[in-house]
Amino acid sequence: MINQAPVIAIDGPSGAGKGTVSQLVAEKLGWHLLDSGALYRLLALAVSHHGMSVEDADTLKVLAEHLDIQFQQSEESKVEIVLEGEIVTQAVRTEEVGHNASKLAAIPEVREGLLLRQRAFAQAPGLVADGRDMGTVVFPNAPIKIFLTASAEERAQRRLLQLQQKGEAVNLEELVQSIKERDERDANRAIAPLVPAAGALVIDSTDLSIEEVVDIVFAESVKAGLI
Ligand SMILES: Nc1ncnc2c1ncn2[C@@H]1O[C@H](COP(=O)(O)OP(=O)(O)OP(=O)(O)O)[C@@H](O)[C@H]1O
Ligand SMILES: Nc1ccn([C@@H]2O[C@H](COP(=O)(O)O)[C@@H](O)[C@H]2O)c(=O)n1
Repeated sequence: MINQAPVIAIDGPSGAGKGTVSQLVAEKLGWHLLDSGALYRLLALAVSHHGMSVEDADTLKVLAEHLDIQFQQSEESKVEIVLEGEIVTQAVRTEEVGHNASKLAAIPEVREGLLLRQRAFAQAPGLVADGRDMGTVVFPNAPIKIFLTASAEERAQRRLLQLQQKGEAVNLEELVQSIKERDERDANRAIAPLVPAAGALVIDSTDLSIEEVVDIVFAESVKAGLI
């Protein structure tokens, strides 16, 4: 048995709504939250800050194992992401960092370096884990596995809105292109590719609201006797 506390694993492509839904489900259940994509993004940011080479896989593994990362609860009950003492909550969310993260994520040593750190999040009373390989690799015994998806066009549209709200100038065509490129790399890499885990419930959220998706995941938790 790898994971001790119950885990709800929510995997899927970029912009499908995993982060939003995971946070709402975790709040509703009073469970912990793992944003595993943030770990890959933080690593990408650290590599860029330190001007490191992405060719040296062994050094990247050590960095992945020991990188100084903190998820701090702020007063407004928001989570601030701190990398080596610097608040990078906004900086990690850019498309560029996501893109660099997905390149690092294809390196086996990087995934090995992050594996135990991710498993350590599985604490009582339970964990909602968001990523690409939560149900397939990190928490294969998770009692609930969700594969949350949506069309690339809908995901790009959502991302456009999200970035515009933050005041970032973005282009829809470029976003669709970037999302498709990242999907392609994540789904076709040799290690831990983005695929639905065996037994995962596939939810296509293209025509669903955030609340409708949360309700489906919550109903699954009730059905599985987790709450
Ligand atoms: N069902 C939905 N309907 C409309 N908008 C949604 C839906 N789900 C999520 N969104 C919005 O889409 C945007 C992207 O969602 P989110 O960041 O949760 O995706 P993600 O799957 O975690 O992406 P990534 O893997 O790149 O971090 C957010 O602005 C969110 O509010
Ligand atoms: N479990 C995971 C989580 C993320 N990745 C890679 O990181 C990139 C950024 O993730 P976001 O969810 O924050 O967008 C993503 O494109 C993946 O390449 C991963 O491999 N495994």
